[in-house]
Amino acid sequence: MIHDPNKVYIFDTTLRDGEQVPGCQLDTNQKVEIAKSLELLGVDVIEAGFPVSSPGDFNSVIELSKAVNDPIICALTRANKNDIDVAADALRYAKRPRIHTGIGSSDFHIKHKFNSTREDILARAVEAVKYAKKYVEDVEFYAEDAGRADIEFLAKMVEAVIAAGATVVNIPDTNGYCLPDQYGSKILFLKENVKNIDNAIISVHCHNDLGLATANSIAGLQNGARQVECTINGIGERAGNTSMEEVVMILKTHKVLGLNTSIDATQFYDISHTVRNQMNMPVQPNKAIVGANAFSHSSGIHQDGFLKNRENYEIIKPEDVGFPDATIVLTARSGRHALKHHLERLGHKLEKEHLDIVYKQFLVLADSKQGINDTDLNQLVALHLA
Ligand SMILES: CC(=O)SCCNC(=O)CCNC(=O)[C@H](O)C(C)(C)COP(=O)(O)OP(=O)(O)OC[C@H]1O[C@@H](n2cnc3c(N)ncnc32)[C@H](O)[C@@H]1OP(=O)(O)O
Ligand SMILES: CC(C)C(=O)C(=O)O
Repeated sequence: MIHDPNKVYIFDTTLRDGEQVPGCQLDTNQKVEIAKSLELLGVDVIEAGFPVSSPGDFNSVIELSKAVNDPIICALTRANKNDIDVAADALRYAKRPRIHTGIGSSDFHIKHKFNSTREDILARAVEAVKYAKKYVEDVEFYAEDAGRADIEFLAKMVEAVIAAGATVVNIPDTNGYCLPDQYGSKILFLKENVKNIDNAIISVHCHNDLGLATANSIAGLQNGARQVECTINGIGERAGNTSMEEVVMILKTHKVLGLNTSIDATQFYDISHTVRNQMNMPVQPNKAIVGANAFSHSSGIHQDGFLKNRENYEIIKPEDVGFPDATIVLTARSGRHALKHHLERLGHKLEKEHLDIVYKQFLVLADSKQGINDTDLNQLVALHLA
């Protein structure tokens, strides 16, 4: 395998981990529509579902496989033969199929989920990879709960599954437990201590239980991972997954990291809205990159600075992520510069002394309601001139 060492593969799991969110379930047509948008966006891998889980999910993986050409289509399984048989069947039309199999790697999961031993789990992991290899060349292995796993055992497991043929090794922080330096160190340890590690791509799959999913994913990439598993809008089990738009824009903004993706970021705004509409899953206004307020300036000092030079308060251009434009929202925290800007936009050019008077009246009004609109502004000017 020859890889550009600086390329980060984007593995989208909106249709698998994202779709696990209560209320976000999609039918096959909706999944195909989102998958086509993901293909246009430029993702490298689409995790299409967990085929053994239901007839609907099985069918969706079949239809996605037919509808999508470029990205790898990936299906999730547990480490057992039946799940793998069913996944391989669902992937039969995929141009580039991948089976994603795995098992718990932390002592907690080994004891309390599987009532088993490290030796047995290791054997099941290797067996699952070898079995999946009978169907497809591209097999990804996930070491569930790797964030809490003993690092020596994790390294042993990773080495064994690569020897068994895994092309990608996924090191999930399933419970969103790690701090960024802990997670980064884990990836570095594997990079430095697993002797066959260069035969596979290391993947990061982080959950957001402590709000660290994106930070942990970036730490993983800084320490040698080259695939990031993420979702549009950061949706996913419990507090969600790493948000694709955040990771991509961090890599674009911090060129010093020297990492690139094949994503067309100008499509983020549209695809974010497609996903929120199809899944009935609102996005909080302060969500980075795609939230309604991500490019909205609402306090006087910021608004003044922004009007003097956008870059005082804008590290990403809205058009770079397809956002319609930045906005200056008038509130009781706005100053004269912002008010003047909006009055001039409406055709009211006021001398300083008039502006000062209108500003005082504006503040009284703004203290009494949550937002000032164009009608309010026109009335303020009309009252002043009357
Ligand atoms: C880390 C992740 O796997 S994230 C993906 C999570 N997604 C999902 O769970 C959605 C799809 N899941 C489902 O539809 C169902 O849970 C199914 C079809 C997979 C299984 O359903 P059921 O057979 O009724 O089992 P149930 O879900 O209640 O329990 C899970 C079983 O799988 C076992 N299991 C869990 N993970 C794994 C694994 N990676 N490898 C092997 N076995 C596993 C559990 O130990 C348990 O087995 P047990 O019955 O011997 O105790
Ligand atoms: C299936 C795996 C990758 C997962 O979703 C997790 O560990 O969170």
